[in-house]
Amino acid sequence: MTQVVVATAIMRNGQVLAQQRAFPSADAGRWEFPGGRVEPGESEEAAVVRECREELGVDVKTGQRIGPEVPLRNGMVLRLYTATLVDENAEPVAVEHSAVKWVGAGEIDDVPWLDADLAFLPDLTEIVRKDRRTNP
Ligand SMILES: Nc1nc2c([nH]c(=O)n2[C@H]2C[C@H](O)[C@@H](COP(=O)(O)OP(=O)(O)OP(=O)(O)O)O2)c(=O)[nH]1
Repeated sequence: MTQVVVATAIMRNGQVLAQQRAFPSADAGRWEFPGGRVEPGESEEAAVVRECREELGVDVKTGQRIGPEVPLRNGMVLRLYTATLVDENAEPVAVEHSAVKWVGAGEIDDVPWLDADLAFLPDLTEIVRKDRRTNP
């Protein structure tokens, strides 16, 4: 079976959360979305919630899947889900990463994302723009 890696676009007030990888060295310093491998028997939405708790110490509510399915090495595929914070005043912290930051729609293209994440940026930018209009 194909191994799915979930990535999470946590949105708040027209911004999306990015986190900076600390390892491996080839990826250190690049930015990605919180997430990781879906475990056997686990739903993709449950994996999103688990990974956000582990990596950021926050509870999220998953939304829709956006953008394409991106092939990764070793036959894995990457899928992006939107999410919101259950407690919108909770501040995500970098537990395993170097840093986290909130990125506005106009800044998304300037972030040095991992290569695979570039395929999500057009759909993501559009949805973050809409979020800014509904949650200014
Ligand atoms: N979480 C995440 N992984 C990504 C993104 N883009 C991307 O290419 N990846 C790749 C990096 C890794 O090869 C793979 C999964 O990464 P991971 O290290 O977060 O997964 P994991 O926690 O389940 O891994 P592990 O601790 O079991 O080693 O997906 C992204 O935006 N978020």
